[in-house]
Amino acid sequence: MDVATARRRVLAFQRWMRKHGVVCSDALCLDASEAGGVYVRAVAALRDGDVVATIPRRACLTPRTSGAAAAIEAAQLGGTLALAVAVMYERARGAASPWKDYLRLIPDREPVPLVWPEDEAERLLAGTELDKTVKQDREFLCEDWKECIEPLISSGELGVEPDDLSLEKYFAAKSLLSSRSFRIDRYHGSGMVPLADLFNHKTDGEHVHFTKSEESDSDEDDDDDQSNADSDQEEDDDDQSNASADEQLTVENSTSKPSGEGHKDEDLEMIIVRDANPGEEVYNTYGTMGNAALLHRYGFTEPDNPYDIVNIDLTLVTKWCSSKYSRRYAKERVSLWSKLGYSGCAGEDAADYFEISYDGEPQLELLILLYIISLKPDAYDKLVSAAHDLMGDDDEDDEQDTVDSFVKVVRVTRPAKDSESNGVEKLPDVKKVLHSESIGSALSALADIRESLYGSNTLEDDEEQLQACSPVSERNRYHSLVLRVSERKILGRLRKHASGWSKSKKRKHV
Ligand SMILES: C[S@@+](CC[C@H](N)C(=O)[O-])C[C@H]1O[C@@H](n2cnc3c(N)ncnc32)[C@H](O)[C@@H]1O
Repeated sequence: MDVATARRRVLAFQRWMRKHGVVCSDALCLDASEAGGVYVRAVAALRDGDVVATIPRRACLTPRTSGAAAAIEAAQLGGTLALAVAVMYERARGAASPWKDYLRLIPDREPVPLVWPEDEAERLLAGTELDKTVKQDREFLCEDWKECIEPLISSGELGVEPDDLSLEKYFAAKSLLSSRSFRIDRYHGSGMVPLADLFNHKTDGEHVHFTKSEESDSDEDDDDDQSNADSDQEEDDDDQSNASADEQLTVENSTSKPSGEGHKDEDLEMIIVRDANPGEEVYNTYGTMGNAALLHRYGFTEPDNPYDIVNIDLTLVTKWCSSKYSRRYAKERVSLWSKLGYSGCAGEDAADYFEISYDGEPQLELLILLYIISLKPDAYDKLVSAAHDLMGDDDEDDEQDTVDSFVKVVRVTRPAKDSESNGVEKLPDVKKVLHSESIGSALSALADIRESLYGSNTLEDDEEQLQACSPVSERNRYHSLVLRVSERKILGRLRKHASGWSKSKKRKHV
């Protein structure tokens, strides 16, 4: 959309807001950016606590308020699948839709990898944290579409053309939901909240929060809200409102009764939480997310995002260990680690993985696994014999629990260095034991294997390409390069840490 068209549409949307009781403060200006999107700017000073927008629930596009409500209910659709049908239906109604000026203002789809050409997504995301995820999304959503939307098309109940509910349009609707929908309340579920979804995101720098009106005060029904979303693979996770503080963003509905009798229709509100000066863009936050999550759900990334991480799969560790020792060796060591109560993070497909933080710090459980892998046979045998007495809870989430249990492992496996292991009680002591030369070189090897998944381009190649890439005209390529570069830099920091451990040991020996 060019800037002039976007500005015309903003004007039409402002008339629409007045007609539907949506109030936007005079201190805010809705404008079109050169990149084609809409954003919100302050034209007067905004101060903490100012209410800058009120939006009646009835103005939100939800499965309940849409003209498709009866068909959605008859088909027993729930969660974001129901909302996707509502959005596709209202889009198909064109000028006859009560939301036409809102739907004309927002894009048909957000540029998330789900809607990129399949071969492009595969190429650009190869090796990144999104590589498998996006393929899985496509599969799950195709299944959902076949199971729930094809029958709706065949029934003809909605009175729209089959193409209006096509798989492509379903993906497009899902991209809007993942980047723009908010959790409203138990009755409405998730919905599109006009005006609230025009604020762009800034990590740790937001000015507004989406929140409930002051008159609303009973949230108790909201806890078990997933109830009718089972058919939807992504559940209600999709909401933009998952963003910052859930308690602020989950908007109350007093009852689960249908609209009308007994249902309160308090306005939703946008409240200033950080002062903004005239001329400044007014930002919301979609949450504290790394670049993979931002690109996945919102179609953009941020350079130097401190919430970035890289994961190393347990299968990758097993593969490396099998090639260095043997498959049997790897199987035994990993299963002892697991028997002692350790685990990584559980992936969507239940496979374990380990996080490497932005500054290259590996997850403690990975270091412990590498410690067990690098044990000499006699120490390993002692640990096997003592394993029964050392077994911890499977759900040792607390870092101190993990430290405490590892201290016991150290006592069994390093009795000769008893004086040293006696002093091992806190995380820094444990790290001293874990930051050994053998664990360091194992981590470097793992970083190399993880890095090889990106293909033959080096980090420097990627950085050069990123420099020359336009975030506007080559948007998909640009953001996938930011993601690759940030992941590879984390792997670089991991390697740097690991090689430091070897050096300090060597220096000691000299
Ligand atoms: C809730 S909408 C925000 C309003 C949007 N700019 C519009 O034109 O309607 C979310 C979408 O805006 C874009 N967006 C939001 N914050 C951004 C940022 N910091 N950088 C780049 N794009 C951003 C992304 O396309 C995202 O999916």
